Order: sequence, then C-alpha cells, then structure tokens
Amino acid sequence: MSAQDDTTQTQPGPWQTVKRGLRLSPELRRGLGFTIFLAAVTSIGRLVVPVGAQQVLDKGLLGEGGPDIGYVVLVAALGVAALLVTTGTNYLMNRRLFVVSEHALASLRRRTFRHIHDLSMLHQQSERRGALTARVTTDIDQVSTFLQQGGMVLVTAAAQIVVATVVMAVYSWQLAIAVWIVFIPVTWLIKWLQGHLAAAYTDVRKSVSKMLSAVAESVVGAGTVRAYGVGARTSERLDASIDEHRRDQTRAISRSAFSFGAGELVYLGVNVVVVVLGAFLVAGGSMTVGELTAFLFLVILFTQPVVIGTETLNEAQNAVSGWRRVLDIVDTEPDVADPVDGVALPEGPLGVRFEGVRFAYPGGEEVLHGIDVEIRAHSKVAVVGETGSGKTTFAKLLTRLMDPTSGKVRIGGTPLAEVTFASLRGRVTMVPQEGFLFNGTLAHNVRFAKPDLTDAEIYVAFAELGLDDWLETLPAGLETELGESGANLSVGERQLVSLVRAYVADPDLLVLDEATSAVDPATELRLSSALDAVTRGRTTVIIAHRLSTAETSDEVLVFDAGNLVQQGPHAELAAEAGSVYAGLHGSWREQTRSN
Ligand SMILES: Nc1ncnc2c1ncn2[C@@H]1O[C@H](COP(=O)(O)OP(=O)(O)OP(=O)(O)O)[C@@H](O)[C@H]1O
Repeated sequence: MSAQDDTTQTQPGPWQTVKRGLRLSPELRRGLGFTIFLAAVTSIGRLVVPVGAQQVLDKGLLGEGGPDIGYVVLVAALGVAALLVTTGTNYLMNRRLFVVSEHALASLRRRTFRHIHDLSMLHQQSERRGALTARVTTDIDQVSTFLQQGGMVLVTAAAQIVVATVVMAVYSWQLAIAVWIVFIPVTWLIKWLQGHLAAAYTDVRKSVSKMLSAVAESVVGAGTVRAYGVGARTSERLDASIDEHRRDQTRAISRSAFSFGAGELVYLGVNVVVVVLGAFLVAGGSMTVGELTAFLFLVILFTQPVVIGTETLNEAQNAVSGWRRVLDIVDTEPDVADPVDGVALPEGPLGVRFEGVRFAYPGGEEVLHGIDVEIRAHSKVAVVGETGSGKTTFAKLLTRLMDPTSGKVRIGGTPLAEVTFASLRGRVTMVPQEGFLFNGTLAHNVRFAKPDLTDAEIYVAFAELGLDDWLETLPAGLETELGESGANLSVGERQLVSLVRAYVADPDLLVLDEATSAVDPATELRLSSALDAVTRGRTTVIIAHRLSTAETSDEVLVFDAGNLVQQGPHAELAAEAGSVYAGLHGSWREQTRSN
C-alpha cells in the first residue's frame, strides 16, 4: 500500500488499526497479564467504600442491638488497610503502563524513521517532508498520550465494570438489571459517536500535516519566496492551511464535547433510576438502607469508566488516526529494497553497463527510452544535455536511488539490484548538486562518511585537493561552524566541502551532479582543480553543466529527450556538424564569450 493513497483506499477500522499496531509493537503486550492483575486488585480495592458504608450503616449503626462503635472502628481500620494496598497496586499499574508504552513508542519511532529513510527518493518527494516528519513526531505523540492516559482507563474500566456488577447483583439483582438496561443503549451510542469522532480526527491529522508542510516550505524556502516577491501568495496558502486546521479541529472538539455530555447524562440517568427504584425496594423491605447507600457508591464505580471512557474517546480517536498514518508509512513497501542474499561489488575498479534501461516516474510518462551504454572502469565521463533530457534520472538509476522500469544496470558486471546496500553505499558515492551540509563544524561535515577520520587526515585531504590555502582563510579552520545547511559558506564553498567529503569517502565510482550556480572566479578555479584531483584514479560520471568539464573528460554522453543520442570524446562529437552536442557546445561557447 502506498503512503499517499490513504484518501482513496478504504481505511482499516479502529480495531484493525489497534490490532496491527499491537502486532507491530509486541513490547506493548509484554507483562500485560500482570498489569491486568494489578488492575483487578485496584478495582476490588475500590469496593472498600461501598461495602464499608453498608456494613457501618446496617451493622454498626442501625444493627439490632443499637450502635456498635467497636464494629465501626474495625470496618474503618480494614478500609484504611485496603485503601493503602489499592494505592500501591494503582501506582505499580500506572508505572508499568508508562514504562511499557514509552519503550514501545521509542522503538516505533526508530522503526518509522528508518523506514522513511529506506523509502526511495520517489516517496520522499511525493509524501511531503513536513508530513513525513509529523509521522515520527506528533502522530506518535498522540499514540503515546492515549496509551498512557486512555490505556489505563481501558485496563481498569473492564475490571471495574465486572466487579461493580457482581457486588451490585449481590445487594439487589433487580437494581443491577435496571442499571444494565440503561447502560446497554449507551454502549451503542458510544459506538456511534466513535465512528463520527474517528472521521473528524482523521481530518484533523491530515490538516496538521498539510499545515506543517506549508510552514516548513515557507521557512526553508524563505529566500526564494522573497526573491520572487510572492510573499503574499505564500501567506495566503499558509493562512488557508491554518484555517482548514482550525475548522477541522473545532468540528472534532465539538463532537467530543457532545460525547462528553452524553457520558454525564448516563451517570445522572442511572442515578435517578437507582434512587427511585431503590426507594421502593427499601420501603417494601427487600433492601436495607445500607445496601441502597452502597449501591449508590457502586453506581459511581460502574459509570465512572463509562464517563471517563467517553472523555478518553477524544484521545483514542486522535491516537488511532495517528497510529493508522504511522502504520501506513511502515507498511509502504520500499520500492528500492536491500536484496536478501545480496552480493558485494567485485574488488577493484568499477565499470558500468546500462542494458535497455527505461524509466517512468510513478504515474508519469516514460522519461528514459531504452538506454544502452558502457562506461569503462577508471574513465571520466561527462553527461550532457538540455534541461529535462534525463541526466539526473540516469544518475539516480546508476546509484540505485531508483530502479529502472525495465532493463538492467550492472556495476562491475553485477546487476545493481543484487548488490547489498552496504557494499553499494561503500563503493559508490553520489554528490548531488546541492550537497547537503549539516549544522555543525567543517570537520563534522567532512567526517560524515568516515566518522573515525582524524584531524590530521582531514588536513591531508584538503592539501591533496589543493584546498589547504582556502582552509587557512576560514576563521576557526576545521572547527568553523557552517550553520544550518551550510548557510555560513558561499555556494561555491559549500561545493568545495561536498567534494572533500566525497574524496575522503574514497569511492570506486563517483557520480557527481555539477552545481549550476555561478561562483566567483577564484572559487571556480579551486573547484575545477579539486574536481580533477577527486576524480583521479576512479570511475567518475559527472553531470556536466559547464562544457569545460566535458572538454576535459575521456568521453561524453549526450542525452536528448530521454535518449542517448551521442557518445564519444569531446573533440569527435563537437566535430559532428549539426549534432546535438555541436549545438550545445556552440551555444555554450557563445555564452561564455559574452560573459
Ligand atoms: N520526481 C519526478 N517526478 C516526475 N517527473 C520527474 C521527476 N523528476 C524529473 N522528472 C521528469 O523527468 C524528465 C527528466 O528529468 P531529469 O531531472 O532527469 O532531467 P535533467 O536532464 O537532469 O534536467 P536538469 O538539467 O534540469 O537537472 C523531465 O521531464 C522531468 O520533468
């Protein structure tokens, strides 16, 4: 099932969701028997007040021989002892529920996060990032709130209802039946309310995700928004998503307020029935005053779980909707999977082969139409073409960020789909256009691929790439803070750091999406000599946006509208009059001359 399909497919019911959720988090069931035992003891302990009141009234005060203070004191002492035990078991039960649910949810968070990571680039783009973050944060928080608050109610409610019913029947079976007659229609009402609340809270969860995405986009893209002067349009979209969330939340809250009122009504209704019928029974001599008093206390014990239950319905619905969305993610099959019994890439330099590779993005038209190509080990290959011609798609298939719709990619002769992720990620590195930098120091960012690299080794890497002079210009050298996404550096400098990072990872196949952004001439010079050093001695595929890169490559692959139309050394291709490459090269030279 796909994560974004949840609006179109029939959703699993609340029970199915809870059952699936429990199967996925077996920790929640650990020691459940003992927790239920503690709940039963707590519930039995709560009988102290009704039974004590009945004993004190009927035997201690209104007994045949007159008031018996000794008996009253005995009942009071036993009551206090029982209350102490109940407090202890109640504490233990709550603690167990907290500990178990926190454990389970921490591992659910981890699992969901890892799964999001495993989902291919395709999912990460189509499910918006803010929404994915909400899965791991707010959605799981909702489940946690429910399990810790509502979960206790669920565990104690059933026990309390059973215990209260038994004792009520002992005092007066007629009144016990009356209580149940009022109670049964209420359970139907609750079921009906549950359905309505579930729908309302599903809407709330969706609008929260939408709102988070809108906020995240407008914060991350603040620069672009300002540059294009579309602040008003962005604010409108944000306002609309906030309004939608307010509307959904208000609707859900008014429905839950209604269900809360319904719970109160049950309590009052049952009390009225007991008082009226009980008065008749006492007058007719089939019930004592003490038993009726006890019964009224028992009604509290009986209806309390129902009333509190309707209150927690609110959280329960919220939680089930959240849980369902988390499960949707966890159940989404990653479309690029680590092969079971996969193999490692062969030792030594790696060549690449594409055999009849076709690719279409989900729901889109084919964008690569049968690519056959061989890239020799150790060669430096430039991939060029108009924008949208399929270069990036080619690179993503080459590094298995996606799988071809048909055809095969081989690296070092091994079909890519059979190579373990560990071997693939260790030997093949892709440097995207905007190589992402993390908030932290320069050293931290370079160490990303190799955590145990020493400072001395990092200095050597900078020197080997001819970047030691640049490093010296930084205020704190390797300890320079780069800021969020490397914001303290210029675009060109960020690319330099990405290159160093790729260099220390020492892959056998390097796939690099050359940055398009213009950089100052000094940095440009540093970049091109660092690039030369990085590519030396390994197979390199560069998506070249500057044709100067193509000029210095062993071979050039020319893409046009999803087809590989030319392949060969720069000089040869440029000489083919009227060819796509000759055209590209001609216009690039004109552009650089006019610059
Ligand atoms: N995530 C996506 N979903 C759907 N279609 C996509 C996606 N990414 C790219 N495409 C489409 O696939 C085609 C090839 O895109 P691709 O990014 O591979 O081209 P490119 O040559 O790398 O372009 P550029 O130089 O602008 O990066 C284009 O028509 C593009 O619209």
